[in-house]
Amino acid sequence: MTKVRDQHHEKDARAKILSFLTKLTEDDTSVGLHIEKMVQAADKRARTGRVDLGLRAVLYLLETGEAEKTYVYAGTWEHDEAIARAKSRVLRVNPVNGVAELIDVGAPKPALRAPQDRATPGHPAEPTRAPAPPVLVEREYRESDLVDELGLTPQLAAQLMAAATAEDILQLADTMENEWQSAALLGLAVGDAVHKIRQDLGFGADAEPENTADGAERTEDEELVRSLAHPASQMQFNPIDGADELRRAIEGQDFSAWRVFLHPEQRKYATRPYNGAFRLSGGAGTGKTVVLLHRANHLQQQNPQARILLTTFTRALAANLSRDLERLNPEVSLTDRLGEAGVQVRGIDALAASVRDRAMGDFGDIAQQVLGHRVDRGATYRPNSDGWKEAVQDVDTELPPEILHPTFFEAEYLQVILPQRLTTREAYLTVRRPGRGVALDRKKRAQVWSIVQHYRDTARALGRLSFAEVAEIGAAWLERERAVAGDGSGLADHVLVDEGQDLTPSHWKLLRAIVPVGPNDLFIAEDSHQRIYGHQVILSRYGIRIVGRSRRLTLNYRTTEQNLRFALGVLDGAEYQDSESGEEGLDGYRSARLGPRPVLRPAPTDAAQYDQAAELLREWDEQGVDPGTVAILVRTNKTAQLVRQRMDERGVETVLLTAAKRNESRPVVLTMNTAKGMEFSHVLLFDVSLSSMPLAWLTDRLAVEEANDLLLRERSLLYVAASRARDVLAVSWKGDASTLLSGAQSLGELG
Ligand SMILES: Nc1ncnc2c1ncn2[C@@H]1O[C@H](COP(=O)(O)OP(=O)(O)OP(=O)(O)O)[C@@H](O)[C@H]1O
Repeated sequence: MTKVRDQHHEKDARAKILSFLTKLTEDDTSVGLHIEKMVQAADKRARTGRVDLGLRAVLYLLETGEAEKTYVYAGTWEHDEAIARAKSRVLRVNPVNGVAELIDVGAPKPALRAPQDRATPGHPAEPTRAPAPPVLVEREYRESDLVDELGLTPQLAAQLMAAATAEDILQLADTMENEWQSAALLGLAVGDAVHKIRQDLGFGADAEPENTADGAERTEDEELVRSLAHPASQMQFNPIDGADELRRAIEGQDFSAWRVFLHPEQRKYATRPYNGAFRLSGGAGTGKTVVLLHRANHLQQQNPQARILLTTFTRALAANLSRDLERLNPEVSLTDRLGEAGVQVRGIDALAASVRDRAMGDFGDIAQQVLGHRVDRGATYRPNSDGWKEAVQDVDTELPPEILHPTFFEAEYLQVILPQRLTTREAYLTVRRPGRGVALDRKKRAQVWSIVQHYRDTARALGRLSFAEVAEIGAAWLERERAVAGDGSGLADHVLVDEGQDLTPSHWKLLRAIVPVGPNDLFIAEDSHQRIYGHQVILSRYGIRIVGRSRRLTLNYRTTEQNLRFALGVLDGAEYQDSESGEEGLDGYRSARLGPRPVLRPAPTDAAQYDQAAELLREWDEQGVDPGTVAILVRTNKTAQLVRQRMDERGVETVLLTAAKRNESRPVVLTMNTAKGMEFSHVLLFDVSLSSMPLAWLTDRLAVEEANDLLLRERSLLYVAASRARDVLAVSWKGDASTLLSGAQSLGELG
């Protein structure tokens, strides 16, 4: 049985479809199924089957041997529509690119829709006022390239040549019946060259012989079965083995597509072996996490004995990864112990803590090498930012204010002092400080060290350790263990990292110490535009050499093109570096869906902004939006509490969320930081005002280099927040809008 990417059915219909398909897999002659061959159908393989009184499934039967049957399930529709589809659609192998596709041989060519008709399912059509300026198509291809190189039909090629704007092409992409066609059109819309589209979709990569093993020519049905295995076919058709897999594929609906239908590029990165560390970058919502989950699963299936570590920035995100890995494969073998066969899923700091537990008494001794003093077993953990404010205040120095700043010290410690394991003033006086903008002469260094020493002495007296210190000491201990054992096998065979852009040098050193250099050692998913915590890290400094093994995903699966453009508008004008010190671009990002433009809601006063937010939440509720998929995102914890309270006063129930965990039936209020890695159907970015973002006090009295980096992170934070919305995005502010919105504002509309 092969399943086609599903349409969206109600729960009740889904149960019936599941029961129908389950019976079909068991015995296709079962009477209740009413499998009927279509008379006068364009494709002799077309069949329909009875799902219930009103609904029929459309199927294609492929016979590849005496008893071998494959059903391709095309979908379920109301009776008449199903019959019409079964008669008019041909399942065929595209003669140019070898992809399996359903072609409507009876249909008139799809017309471009008027802008007011455009909307995502379940959402009102986009109002027409203030249209965004059209992006004219810059064509570097001929009509014949579209047909002969991509395999598009001549009619479609002609329509594409007639399209004046990228928006027109996106509209067409939205009407395609086959996923590969949509993906190709999205590529054209964002200016990809034809050869790039061919490469992305895996056209021409198939080196399999034309004939079967015994040299016989393949039958048409055999050709079809073979083409169904093409990675671009598998964006739409996927083999389903057994009832459990069928249930998971059907019941999950929207959220299950990622489990079954990967983009050819996603599939490639999930399965391809690499000769060393690999870096997968990609904008928000491009499926980096999905690739990591598939890859972890794939590596385990390749070798059930493999020790696989999947890690991310927080404990809550790790819990989500673990849940999704089990959804992907309920039989996945998870482990809680580092060094054991199976997949271990851990937040990076929890991982460091587990290394500490493993080191037991040795941990204190190794701390001596890293911090210059032993650490008691009872020491408690604290955030990396804690303790600096006091240290700066307690020690008398002549340092200028821009250096005498907790933010400067935290960065200096995390980027220079801790990863280089400096324990003496003398060592610090001469050390190289790569990546640090603020220059320090010898005198200043000596004074900086006196503050660092005070920070360490106080921490020791109070029995405190920062998370980064735990990671660094853990790394040092593992390095020593490996040197003593001399077998170089490490504690994991494969390490997969999500949210890599936020890890500190000591985190990377810990991971490097856990997994030895070798094939498929490290697979890192990251997006430097989403760096909201740490500083820019150059991985090669910590023994992680990517050397050209770096690729980027560009197709956004989460959100609409309109929301994506808005989110990218937030990044306008800022420059970003990746972890190899190359400039990270935004070229080619695209989304597979269209929707309404983001709504902008300025308000004159605080009270008016709260009133508007309450009104918007009510509006969404009246439109039937599931309240559990609605979120209000704010800059600070304090505002989150206030919003919850003010909504309450206005009779709108919300829940405060303090970690990336969600199982709510009411709208949630959370900070933009907490929203990292999450997604919601409807999002309100609340109070993106000139007075609130960037937070003014953040950069107060800070050296210009540090201030610039903090501003970049504020911009990234707003990008993270704006890219959480799947369907509808709204932004409100009081008085003047934040300057961070200046590149995005024209892409929304007042509402
Ligand atoms: N091939 C796919 N088919 C359908 N949906 C997909 C596919 N790949 C990813 N998605 C969906 O797109 C959304 C974003 O995916 P994911 O969280 O993996 O992206 P990401 O790149 O890690 O995002 P972010 O960086 O913003 O955290 C999810 O809802 C996921 O289920």
